[in-house]
Amino acid sequence: MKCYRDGTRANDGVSLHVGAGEVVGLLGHNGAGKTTLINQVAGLVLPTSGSIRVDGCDPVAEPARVRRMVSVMPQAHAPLAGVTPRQAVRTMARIRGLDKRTAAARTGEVLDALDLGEWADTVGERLSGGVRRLTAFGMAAAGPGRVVMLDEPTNDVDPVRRRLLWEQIRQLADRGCAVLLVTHNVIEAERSVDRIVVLGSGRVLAEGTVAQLRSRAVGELRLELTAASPGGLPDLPDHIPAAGPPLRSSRRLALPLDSAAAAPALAWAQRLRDAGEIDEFALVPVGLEDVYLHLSGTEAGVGTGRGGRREPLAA
Ligand SMILES: Nc1ncnc2c1ncn2[C@@H]1O[C@H](COP(=O)(O)OP(=O)(O)OP(=O)(O)O)[C@@H](O)[C@H]1O
Repeated sequence: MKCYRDGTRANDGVSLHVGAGEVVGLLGHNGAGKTTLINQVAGLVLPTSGSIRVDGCDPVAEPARVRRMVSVMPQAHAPLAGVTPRQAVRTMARIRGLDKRTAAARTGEVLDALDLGEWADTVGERLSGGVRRLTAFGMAAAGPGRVVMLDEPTNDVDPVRRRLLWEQIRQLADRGCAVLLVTHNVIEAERSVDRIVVLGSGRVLAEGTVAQLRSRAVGELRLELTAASPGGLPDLPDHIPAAGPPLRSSRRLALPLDSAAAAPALAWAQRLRDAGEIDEFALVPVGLEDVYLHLSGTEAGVGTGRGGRREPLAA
């Protein structure tokens, strides 16, 4: 548990384990306590109560030892003024104990893997946010500790390099690191992590493999409709049973359905499109994002629309 001096309880009763070779994704709304948790594991924030072990070591009792075992990519941009990505990554690799030649080789490898060659020798002031973010990842990954913690590593990164980045994250685990990463990108996490922990207001709301969490989804399918004009979405007809509460915004409607309702739902959507009431529709399998929104909505309370994303239909 962590209670800051001003009384803010950032997390409480959180219990989680990350094993060697595993990538665990930490999801949760803004202020859920994710960064605090990472900083506690790294020994940067003292827990108010409870215990943490990094390969058997206590970050409170042995902070220096734990810091040697842990690599952290912080949420804030790395300070790169006057420093190039190559220099920054190589310096971190040296600090982590790699000899000069190995550090240089590993730096080149990481920068190439992230397709950063073009900017490898450009000073920090001239780098884009995404390149800085990737450089920070390189700094954590060049000579990784046994535990690697990444706080929102994919922010600002373009889709092509995000894919490269996820490959590198996977490789860290394949080399035996325990990887704990914070992300708001639920869809990418679904594809790339082994286990997910969902935090809400400092507590674990759900934990498990992607498949385990997905099995908690409401319905098997989701029918998505986009209205031709704002506010122009009709209600679901009575003969189509919804599997749970729909999500609605002014132009979009997402309806959870069981597979038995797929055929009538598609026929209804087709009729709406033929009549010009909707622009488009899609029937998609439910995913982790649906589970996440459901959990967040449950935790936030119906109608609070945490993050401005969830507005249960008042029908
Ligand atoms: N140094 C601090 N002093 C007091 N409160 C803090 C401090 N740092 C964080 N908090 C509070 O603790 C709670 C958890 O913050 P934290 O940064 O851990 O959340 P987070 O899940 O990482 O959020 P985000 O997704 O927005 O980065 C929030 O209410 C935050 O305002």
